[in-house]
Amino acid sequence: MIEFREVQKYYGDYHALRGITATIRAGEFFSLLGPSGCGKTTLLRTIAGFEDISSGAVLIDGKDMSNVPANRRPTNMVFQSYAIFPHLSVAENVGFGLRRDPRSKAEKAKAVEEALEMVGLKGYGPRAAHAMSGGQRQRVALARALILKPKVLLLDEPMSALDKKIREQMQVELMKLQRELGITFVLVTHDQEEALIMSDRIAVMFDGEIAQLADPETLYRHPDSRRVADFIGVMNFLPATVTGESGAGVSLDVAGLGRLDVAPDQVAATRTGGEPAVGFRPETLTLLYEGQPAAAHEAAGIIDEVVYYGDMTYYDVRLDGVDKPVRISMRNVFGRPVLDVGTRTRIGWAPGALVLFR
Ligand SMILES: Nc1ncnc2c1ncn2[C@@H]1O[C@H](COP(=O)(O)OP(=O)(O)OP(=O)(O)O)[C@@H](O)[C@H]1O
Repeated sequence: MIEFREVQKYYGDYHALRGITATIRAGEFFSLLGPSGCGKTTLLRTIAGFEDISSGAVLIDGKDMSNVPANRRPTNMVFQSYAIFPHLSVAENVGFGLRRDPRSKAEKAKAVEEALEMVGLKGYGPRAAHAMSGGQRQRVALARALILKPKVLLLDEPMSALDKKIREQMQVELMKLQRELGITFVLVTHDQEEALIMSDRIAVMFDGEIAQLADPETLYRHPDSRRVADFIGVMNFLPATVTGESGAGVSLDVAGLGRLDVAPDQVAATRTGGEPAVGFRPETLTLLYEGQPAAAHEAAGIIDEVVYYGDMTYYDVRLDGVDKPVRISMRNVFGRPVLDVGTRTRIGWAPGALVLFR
């Protein structure tokens, strides 16, 4: 649906996009995720035609967009700040893009009502836009974009100004809507959780480049680099020494865990040349309670910090022989006590959950 070919963008001397090559499939929910300033908004704007590129090409539906102005592209954008007109009614806002549409007044009114229904605002048409809440305004903006039936909907941090509850609600609704409509959605966000929840695929960007493009589970479980691993969720790292290597995998001596082997698909794709380390997510380790049977692989340590979340508890555990604690997440179970700081504990771990970075 959308193809970036070696897209470069300079703002004066500043190299904002450094050769982006990627494809966004028709009908997918695609996210551009990265820290502030990594170029994700710039890349989104090149799809819309709001930003000229310095070299390379952006294609939509196989057609080069270089000479196609923004208003001729099959795209529509929903912005971060709810760019709606406060002095107009909700219906007037939603129907704004139909001003030059040759359809009759009644037909346009019907289209407005349908768009409002799509975003859960059926019957809100006559209300004053300024009297709507933040979440409702964002829905009005969404309806205004959808009424034009774009092939691609571009969303620039549309939920960042909403409070947590409403944001989570909107995330689910947006996902449902995208599935129902089958339109390609491209979302810009710096919120990794939001990207993981909503996307079919995610491009993680740093410094004007795509560091990894994959589905959420692959990004989470098999990050290509330490930087991606660090950006998405929590990843523990333990220093490792490579003691042997063959086609069957890499043998390691890992601080706190001892000797172990990892399979080739557990080795991160990007070599950074730094000190080797194994990474693992907090939920891949288990605290073993007193009396629990031995796990296939165990380590021991002391609980350094306890963070209680109600449904879960995070434990920071100092493994024997390792200075920096590792974070372990445990789902709280009725009847099982939360352990205290200072408790000596055993930990079970699975070699298959480790990723080697080097
Ligand atoms: N019009 C411009 N002129 C000069 N530099 C710009 C311009 N627009 C963006 N930049 C710079 O390009 C880089 C990428 O900006 P961009 O807005 O794409 O980042 P972003 O990843 O979307 O960040 P944020 O989440 O903060 O919006 C930034 O360093 C920014 O300062």
